[in-house]
Amino acid sequence: MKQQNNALETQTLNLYYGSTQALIDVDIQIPKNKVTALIGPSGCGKSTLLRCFNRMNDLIPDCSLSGSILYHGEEITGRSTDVVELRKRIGMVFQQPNPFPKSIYENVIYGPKVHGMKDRKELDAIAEKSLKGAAIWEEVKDRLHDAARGLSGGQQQRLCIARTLSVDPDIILMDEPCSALDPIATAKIENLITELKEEYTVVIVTHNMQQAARVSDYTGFMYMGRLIEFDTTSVIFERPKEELTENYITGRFG
Ligand SMILES: Nc1ncnc2c1ncn2[C@@H]1O[C@H](COP(=O)(O)OP(=O)(O)OP(=O)(O)O)[C@@H](O)[C@H]1O
Repeated sequence: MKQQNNALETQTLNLYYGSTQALIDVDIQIPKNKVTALIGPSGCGKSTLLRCFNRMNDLIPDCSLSGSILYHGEEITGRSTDVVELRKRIGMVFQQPNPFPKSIYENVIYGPKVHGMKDRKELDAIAEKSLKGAAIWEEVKDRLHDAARGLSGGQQQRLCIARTLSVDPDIILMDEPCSALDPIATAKIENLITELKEEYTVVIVTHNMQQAARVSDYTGFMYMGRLIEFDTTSVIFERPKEELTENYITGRFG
């Protein structure tokens, strides 16, 4: 079997909200165990593309698409795709930390419990592993049964990352994960993203170009629904090939 180095790939992906086209002929390849950033001005389609990868756009009425989306080489746009399983493998972290109104512990083991795990020892082990993986274990290990919403915003976001890790994903999609956080909490999440790529593939949408430059290995620049340029982050930021990319990263628009 051909070695598959891309975790995700789209081919001629076109997406419509009703009659409005939000993605136009997007061909992108997201390498495994790397951090890929999607950048571009507001409304260019970054979040829409991110949501395609775990079929979150299915939840939006009137949304339709054509073209291919491949997950480790397998088509995932068809009816036969098990979307629940897909979302387990491809987790998502949102702009606003959104812990459930439950304890820290209950938040982390929520996914495994929903998927049928009952054994307390196993759940405890998953909670510890996931919280460690999200670099928040030391801060919460003595108060696992306190309310999650009592944590700071940055801690809540790391808890949400732990909740994503608890169902054993291999890809983590992040939609502006730091935009609601202060600089210290942001730095912790950025460090965490760098650690996560050892085990996971990360795709991050960000408005913050410095953040894209700091955390990502590859960057895609989008503009008006198109992927204008995709390359290593150093090429995109230091010697982009497209004038539009250069204009954007030098702050001439956006
Ligand atoms: N649920 C929706 N229904 C209809 N149109 C939508 C929906 N979500 C996004 N759009 C439209 O699709 C286009 C792309 O939006 P999207 O949110 O993907 O862009 P973005 O680059 O992530 O923007 P931002 O940086 O502002 O979050 C925009 O024109 C937007 O108005």
